[in-house]
Amino acid sequence: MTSAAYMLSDNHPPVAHGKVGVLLVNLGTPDGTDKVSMRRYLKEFLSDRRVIEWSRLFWYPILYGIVLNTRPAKVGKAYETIWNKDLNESYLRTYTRNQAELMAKSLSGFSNVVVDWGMRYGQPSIASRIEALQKQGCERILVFPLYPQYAAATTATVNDEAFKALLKMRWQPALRTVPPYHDDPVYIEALVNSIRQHLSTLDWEPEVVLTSFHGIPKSYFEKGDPYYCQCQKTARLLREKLGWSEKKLQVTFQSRFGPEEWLQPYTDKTVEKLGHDGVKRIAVINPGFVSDCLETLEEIAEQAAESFHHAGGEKFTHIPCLNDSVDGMAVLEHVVRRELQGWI
Ligand SMILES: C=CC1=C(C)c2cc3[nH]c(cc4nc(cc5[nH]c(cc1n2)c(C)c5CCC(=O)O)C(CCC(=O)O)=C4C)c(C)c3C=C
Ligand SMILES: [Fe+2]
Ligand SMILES: [Fe+2]
Repeated sequence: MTSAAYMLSDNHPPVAHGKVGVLLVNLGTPDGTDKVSMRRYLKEFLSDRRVIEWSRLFWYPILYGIVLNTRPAKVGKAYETIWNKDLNESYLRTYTRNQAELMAKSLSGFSNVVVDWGMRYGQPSIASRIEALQKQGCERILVFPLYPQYAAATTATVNDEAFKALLKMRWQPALRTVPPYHDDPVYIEALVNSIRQHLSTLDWEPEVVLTSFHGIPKSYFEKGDPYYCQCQKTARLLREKLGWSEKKLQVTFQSRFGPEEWLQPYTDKTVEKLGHDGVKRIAVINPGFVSDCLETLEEIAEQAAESFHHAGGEKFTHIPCLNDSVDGMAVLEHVVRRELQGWI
C-alpha cells in the first residue's frame, strides 16, 4: 500500500474537533456525610503530597492509624450541619456546578466553547472531565483552579492532576492554566461590594472586620509558597478601597490541621481575644474561598460565632462568599475571558 493509500484509508478513528473547553475546578467534596464517604474523601485528600508534605514513612502510620479512624466521624457530623439537604450534596458542589452553568450561559455567544466543572478530590474527577471535554472535540482546555490566591496545596495540585490526566493520551489537548487573581481589580471590587451590601443589611456596624483565609503550615511559606503574601495583598487592596485602617480590617488564618505551626494570627484565637478585649461587634469575610463550604459555613458562621459570644462578644456576622452571585460570576467570567484570549 502506498503511503497516500494508507492516509486515505478509514482506519483512523473519527475525532471530534474545533472546540475550546473551560474546566472550573474546586477542592472537592465527600459524596455523603456518612463515615465511609468521609473516609474515602479524606483518604484521597490527605494522601496528596502537595497537601501533606511530610515523609510518607512518618505520615502514613498517622494517617491510617489515627486520622482515618477518628476524623471521618467527627468531620461527617460537621458536614451534616451545613449539608445542602434539597440536593443531598455539599454547597461547594452546588455552587461549583451553578458557576459552570452560568459561565456556559455567559459564553454561549462563542459556539465552540464548552464549560464543565470538576473536583480535585472526589467526583467529578478532573481526569473524567478532561476526557469528556476531549470527546466533545476540545483541542484546547483552560483549567481554572478556583483559588484567588496561589498555594501549592491548592492551585498546583489541581494543575498537577490535569497534566497527569494527559500522561497517557496519544493526542493531547493543549492545556492552559489560570493564574492567581488575588489583586485583580474586578475581584477586589466584587469583595468591596459584597462587604458594603452585607453590612448595609445590618442595624449595627462592626468594630472589626476579619478577612479570614485558609491557613497553610508556616514551613510551606518558608519554602517559598507565595500564598501568605498574596493574601496580604488582597487585604491591603480591600483596605485601600474601603478606606479602612489595619485595626478595622485585620488578616487572620483559619482551619489549622496537625501539630505544626501554621500561618498566624489564627482566626479562632483572634476571635476569642477580640471578645476578651471588649470588642462587641465583628464581621468575618473569607476572600480566599470562591464558594461557601465547610470551612466558612461551619468553622466561621457556626464555630467562630459561638466562641465570640462565649468570649463576651455581642454581634457577629459572616459575610457570604461570592458564590454564584452576579458579582462573583463577573469575577470568574472576567478572568476566563482574559485567559481565553487567542483561543476564542
Ligand atoms: C495540611 C492540611 C491542609 C492544607 C495545607 C490545606 C490547605 C488549603 N485548603 C484550602 C481550602 C479548603 N480546605 C477544605 C477542607 C479541608 N482542608 C484540610 C486540610 C488542609 N488544607 C482538611 C483535612 C479539610 C477537610 C475538612 C477537615 O477534615 O477539616 C475545604 C472545604 C471542603 C468542603 O467540602 O467543604 C476547602 C475549600 C485552601 C484554600 C488551602 C490553602 C491555601
Ligand atoms: Fe484545606
Ligand atoms: Fe476545618
